[in-house]
Amino acid sequence: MKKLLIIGNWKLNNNKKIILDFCKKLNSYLSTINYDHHLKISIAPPILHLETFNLILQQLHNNHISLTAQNIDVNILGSFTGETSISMLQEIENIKYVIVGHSERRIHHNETKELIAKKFKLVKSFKLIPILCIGETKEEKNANKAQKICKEQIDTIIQLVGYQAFDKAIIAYEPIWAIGSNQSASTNYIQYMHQFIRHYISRYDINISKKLIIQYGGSVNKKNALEILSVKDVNGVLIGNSSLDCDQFIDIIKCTKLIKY
Ligand SMILES: O=C(CO)COP(=O)(O)O
Repeated sequence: MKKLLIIGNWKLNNNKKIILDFCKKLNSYLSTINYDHHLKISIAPPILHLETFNLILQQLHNNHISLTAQNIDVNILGSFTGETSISMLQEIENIKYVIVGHSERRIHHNETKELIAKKFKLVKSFKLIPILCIGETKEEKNANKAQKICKEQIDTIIQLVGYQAFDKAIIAYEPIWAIGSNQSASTNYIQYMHQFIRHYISRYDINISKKLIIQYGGSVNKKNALEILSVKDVNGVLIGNSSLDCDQFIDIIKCTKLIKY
């Protein structure tokens, strides 16, 4: 049975009232099912709401939902107005994962591969789990460069931290052209890219590559989740829009029960 990690990336959405309703509903759904430990569920709310989310989870005596941070600064402390550091995040009890290198940060905040590698290293050194987002643009895909781009994004991490960095780390393959487009990549294409990523890591260490969690992200919804999660080298999904609505998020979780191994 493969492990599955389902994460809702809320980006810049939702407020305290929605968080409360969402947590109650999700928690009560999870407490009614026979919870499968091969399945992990996490939510990445805006950083400002992580503490609220955490308090609600504690009040609900939750032990099924963890928290993910959408980003961190590359500095731990100092004069960096407006930033949040990994040491501050580490104080929040339910935090488990930190997203690094999301394409929206690469594009809108000019994050370079080198900066992302430094953030990745920082997350590992604070014993949290980095989720490295990689993926190509439409133009790069059309020019047959998708694998080259993903390889380069992985290589920058390996150069700074070593291939061992991918032990207990996660890669989220998120083709930029599929994000927010309502059109996910085809299952054949997802397998083609995920297999490439796993194979690439296996050239360094076969055991790390076998255990590596590779999530897919890009227009996952309740209609396509089952077929995407059933793809051989998919170990979970990173969901944007469809994770904002708790009912739809629960429907996606329900798909995991239907996967045939
Ligand atoms: O960017 C994503 C998750 O990180 C995917 O977003 P959508 O699910 O809205 O396409």
